[in-house]
Amino acid sequence: MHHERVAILDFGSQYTRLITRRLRELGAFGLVYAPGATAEEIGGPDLKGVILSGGPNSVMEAGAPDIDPAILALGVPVLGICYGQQLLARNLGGVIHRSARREYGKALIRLTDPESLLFDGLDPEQQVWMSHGDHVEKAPAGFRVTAHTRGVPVAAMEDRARRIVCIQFHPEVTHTAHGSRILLNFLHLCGMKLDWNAGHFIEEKVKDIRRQVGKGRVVLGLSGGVDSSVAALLLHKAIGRQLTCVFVDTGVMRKDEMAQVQEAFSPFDMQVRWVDAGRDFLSALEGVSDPEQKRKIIGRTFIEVFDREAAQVQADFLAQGTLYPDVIESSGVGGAVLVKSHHNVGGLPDVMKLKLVEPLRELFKDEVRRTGLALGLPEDMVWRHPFPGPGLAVRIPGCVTADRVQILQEADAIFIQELKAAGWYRTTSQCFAVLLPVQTVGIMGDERTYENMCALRAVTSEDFMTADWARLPHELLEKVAQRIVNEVKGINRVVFDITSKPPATIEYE
Ligand SMILES: Nc1ncnc2c1ncn2[C@@H]1O[C@H](COP(=O)(O)OP(=O)(O)OP(=O)(O)O)[C@@H](O)[C@H]1O
Ligand SMILES: O=c1[nH]c(=O)c2[nH+]cn([C@@H]3O[C@H](COP(=O)(O)O)[C@@H](O)[C@H]3O)c2[nH]1
Ligand SMILES: NC(=O)CC[C@H](N)C(=O)O
Ligand SMILES: [Mg+2]
Repeated sequence: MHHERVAILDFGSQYTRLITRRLRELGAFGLVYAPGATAEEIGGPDLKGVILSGGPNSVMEAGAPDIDPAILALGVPVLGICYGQQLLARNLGGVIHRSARREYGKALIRLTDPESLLFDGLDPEQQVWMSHGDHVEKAPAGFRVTAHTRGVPVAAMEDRARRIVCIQFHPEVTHTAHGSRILLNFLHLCGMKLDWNAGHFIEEKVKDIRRQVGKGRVVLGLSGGVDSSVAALLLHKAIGRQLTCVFVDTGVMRKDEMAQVQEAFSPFDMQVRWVDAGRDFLSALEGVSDPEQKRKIIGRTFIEVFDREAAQVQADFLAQGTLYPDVIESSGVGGAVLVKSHHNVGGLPDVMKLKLVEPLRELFKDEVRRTGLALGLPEDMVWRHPFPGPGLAVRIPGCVTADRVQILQEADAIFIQELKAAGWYRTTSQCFAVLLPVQTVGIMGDERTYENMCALRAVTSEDFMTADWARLPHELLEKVAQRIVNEVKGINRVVFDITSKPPATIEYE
């Protein structure tokens, strides 16, 4: 039994995965295909619609990616977005122009056809998000123009008879005010049931994992964070005893982290190896202060530990809880720039013996949480704030030493404890203390001190790609600062970070 599906042909847009994400939110399953996929490859009784994504090319260049014309004869509705619209317009006899001025960012469209299928239920003026240099000047025969902007005569067009609908803007980004409604209208046009949910995702992934792994053995890096915990439960469901989880104590974890994870996983019947590699990590990091170098060293040390553990259980696969935002920020997918090397993606060595299993690679954090709940992961694990693999090493700018790690662990534990006590843990997305490489003068009990400065970072974020600083109450901040200065030897000053992302990142390195 196959689930109803929308095929998305990816012409290289930065937002292709956001399309699949929006579809999942609406209850529809979308599968991404290479632009050259044929009608035969994407067809089938489960296919309900086709979406052509945006892309960096111009349809007027020789060799620009094209679609198999037989796709339009499959009889399912087709939605062209941006490059997708331009491609359909060109192929069906419309006229494309290179615009004198690129349209980039917010734009207002005016709807021109009250009978439009795609804009059903929307007001005549809509805020959308554009990103293009070419535009459709004249729609092909059979199409009605359904929207225009000041600069673009064909911001949307539809051929109702053939159920081909096209838009120049991006409905998948949140800046398009009613983007989800527009996608929903398309899904209705496709006649989809909209019953896709976390349960189906789990079924689908269990099948994929079995297919990929066969009779092989898998080691999984289990950090106790929500991503790897959800990945562990999924793999456990799929392959049971073929899975061995490896928890690596990096020596730069939060206070009592290993004990907490041990307790959380004790009810599950999983094989877990608890590896104390603190000395390996700290000695590899000795004297290193450059942020990217620290990340690379940590990535490499992780792999060394995993290789060693994998050899012990004769595994051929390494499973990780990598999510989509890790992938974009680390590797420049779809032209995105390298921000920082997440240890599990950009930090991996070029040659690896183990093959990767990453069942959550397409998902965003909130979707992973929903999947975790569906798999029976306890609530307090599901709602844990994320903790990066490089751990406290990226919260201690400059050189990392065992002493500095211990100071930070104590300060961080106080912050988290007080957040929970004040009921602020669940309303924030990620909170932690940072040990700055700055010493300042203080006065305690009439004695001069010259000690470290600690920053408190608290952010709210939906997907960790952007974040705002959390407006924590002054009383709470005061209590945390007081306790840290009084109880943690080595810190005599506490500051609160009020930068959003961008321009800052959440972590300090
Ligand atoms: N200490 C660790 N031991 C074993 N594996 C780890 C450790 N830290 C990170 N990993 C691996 O690296 C992956 C990425 O780490 P990341 O922090 O993004 O995810 P997570 O720890 O599972 O979840 P969260 O983002 O909620 O902390 C993890 O899913 C896990 O596979
Ligand atoms: O597992 C991880 N390995 C890493 O190398 C890494 N770097 C950042 N992060 C987490 O990613 C989110 C975004 O962080 P930044 O705004 O600092 O890029 C935040 O939630 C960070 O904690 C990491 N997680
Ligand atoms: N975002 C897009 O799909 C852009 C399409 C095309 N490259 C243009 O500039 O018009
Ligand atoms: Mg983590």
